[in-house]
Amino acid sequence: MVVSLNVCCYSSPRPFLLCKVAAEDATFIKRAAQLADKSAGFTSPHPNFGCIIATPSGKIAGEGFLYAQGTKPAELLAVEVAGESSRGSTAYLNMEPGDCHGDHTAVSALVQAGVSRVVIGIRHPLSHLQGNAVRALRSQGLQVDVLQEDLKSKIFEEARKACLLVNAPLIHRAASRVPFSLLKYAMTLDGKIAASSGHAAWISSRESRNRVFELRGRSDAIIVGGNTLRRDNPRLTARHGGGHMPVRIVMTQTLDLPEEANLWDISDVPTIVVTQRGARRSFQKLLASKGVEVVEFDILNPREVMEYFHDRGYLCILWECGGTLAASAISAGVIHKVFAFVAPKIIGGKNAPSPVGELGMVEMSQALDFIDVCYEQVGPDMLISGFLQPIPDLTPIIPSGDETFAIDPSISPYESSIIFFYKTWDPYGAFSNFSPHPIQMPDSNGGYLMWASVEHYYQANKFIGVNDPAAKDCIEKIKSAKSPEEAARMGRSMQRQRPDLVRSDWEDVKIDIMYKALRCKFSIYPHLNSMLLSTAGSILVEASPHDRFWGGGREGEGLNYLGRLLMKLRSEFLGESSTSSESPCLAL
Ligand SMILES: NC(=O)C1=CN([C@@H]2O[C@H](COP(=O)(O)OP(=O)(O)OC[C@H]3O[C@@H](n4cnc5c(N)ncnc54)[C@H](OP(=O)(O)O)[C@@H]3O)[C@@H](O)[C@H]2O)C=CC1
Ligand SMILES: Nc1c(N[C@@H]2O[C@H](COP(=O)(O)O)[C@@H](O)[C@H]2O)[nH]c(=O)[nH]c1=O
Repeated sequence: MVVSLNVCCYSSPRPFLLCKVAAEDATFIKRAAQLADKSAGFTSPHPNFGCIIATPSGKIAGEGFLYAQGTKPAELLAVEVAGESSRGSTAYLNMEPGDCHGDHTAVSALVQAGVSRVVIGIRHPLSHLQGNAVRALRSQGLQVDVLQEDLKSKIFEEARKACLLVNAPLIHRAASRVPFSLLKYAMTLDGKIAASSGHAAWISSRESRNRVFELRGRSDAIIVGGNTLRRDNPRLTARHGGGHMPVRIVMTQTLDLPEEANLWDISDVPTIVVTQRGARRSFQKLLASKGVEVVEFDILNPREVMEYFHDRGYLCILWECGGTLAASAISAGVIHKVFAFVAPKIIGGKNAPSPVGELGMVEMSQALDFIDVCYEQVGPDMLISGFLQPIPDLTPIIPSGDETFAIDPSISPYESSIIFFYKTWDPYGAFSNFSPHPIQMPDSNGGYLMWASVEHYYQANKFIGVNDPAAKDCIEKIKSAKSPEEAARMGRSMQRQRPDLVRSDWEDVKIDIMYKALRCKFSIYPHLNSMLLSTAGSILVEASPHDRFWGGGREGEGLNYLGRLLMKLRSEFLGESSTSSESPCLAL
């Protein structure tokens, strides 16, 4: 049996029509995300919102996007354009609105305009706002469909991705507690960001540099290191005529900077210098007299600096430094995305600087891989961009509507209490895979084998079916591990050291294997079964700060698959009520 947590909700006798509706929903959500992107830079630190109003015949009647923070919501703008056509229409929103109280909010605009259905790309990523607008709209009688919760099908994956991308800075910021950081550089085809002399004007073309102005316009601040300031005397302004001007930040330990510099001219945009506590106090005074703000740090490193700017409300930072500071920022884990402009030029030079300095890596296997890589030609240059860190999923611990409603149709996933479990001595610690409850599972010979815990069984299954004596040996060792911790340690380290011994379908089957083991555990121990059923109505979260797949993660960024499986089991047990079910294991 394959456990699927993703059920297509368009399962009806008229699949063709429903597919058409789904395709339309996906197209309009993508359009809403495109619209939302128009305001990037202006709305910071608020999300980018776009809204489409579509008539029942599938025609766009109105569109709107949030122009800047404090201006009319996208939804209000869209229904104003649509006018009477809003009645009975469907509204498409890239993101759940954050405001739902008052007369001029997204929610009241949609309700008053008579919209009957709302399709939402992603939930609001901030936990205190998440679910509020969905609930408010539903309580007013509107049908609300959230992608991949209420509308589940492959067709929505791309649309949801577009929604995640358009607010990636906010989502990253919410998850990592630092602003979203983008490292941008221009390099020659031989990987240099300047000549050996340090001269760098210009590597990339005019078209590419115009593109950089746009990137600056989408950012709250541009940051460079002391050396780039000394060498280039940059202005770091957005000169594309877009309106929004980012703050300039200089990071310098020595504060050994020139008395005259373009960045000290703050008539158009402020400059902030961040430095080591106590550095060149007289120079600090000089900067202050020019109106440049100086902020001292006890420890000047990219993480501390980014945490500071997070607390000042910054959403998105563009790093335009050289390789020294870039390496330091990457090592500190604060860079989320990279934009590399590659110019078809060769400058050579043994000592010519490169975009990223020392990272301490010695083998290619340590290289950082990019996610969602894009290639684009800009003038004569090639722009390669990609994420260094995946966009976190901030809503994973919430079970699907199906799961929750199966338990108690009156509760909303966003109103339910959450039961956390992790260590076996916690009140609900018996839910952990490490709890000392042996299970008896079918083996390949048609018999049954006893496993000391769910964890033993799960870890050993990584190597089952692999035709190698080392894999068989590994299974035996895990099976006789003295504790679940030891079984986990063995399974994980063997998986890392000998990936060739792991069954090729492991990623596809691991949820199913865990499900079967849990089903056995909660079938054969009546007190565990009662404990599970007693949690009906609550969300179960494995509070593992390290495990982002089975657990909820440190900040709720984990996928919580263990919690989800337990909730699925709970709803199945409740559904089965008195009728006994066939279990994949023997009663002990
Ligand atoms: N082509 C391109 O896209 C770009 C090219 N360049 C070129 O790169 C060269 C400069 O490169 P580079 O020297 O690497 O310049 P950086 O911009 O990386 O500046 C390095 C300086 O940053 C400061 N700093 C503060 N804190 C830290 C920290 N924790 N870790 C590292 N540095 C810190 C120090 O300043 P201090 O010494 O003041 O204490 C350090 O000397 C120039 O030739 C410039 O033209 C620069 C940017 C982009
Ligand atoms: N050399 C180089 C870049 N260099 C970056 O741009 C800064 C100069 O910005 P400004 O003074 O505002 O024009 C400089 O200090 C460095 O950060 N950028 C690019 O897109 N392409 C290039 O070839």
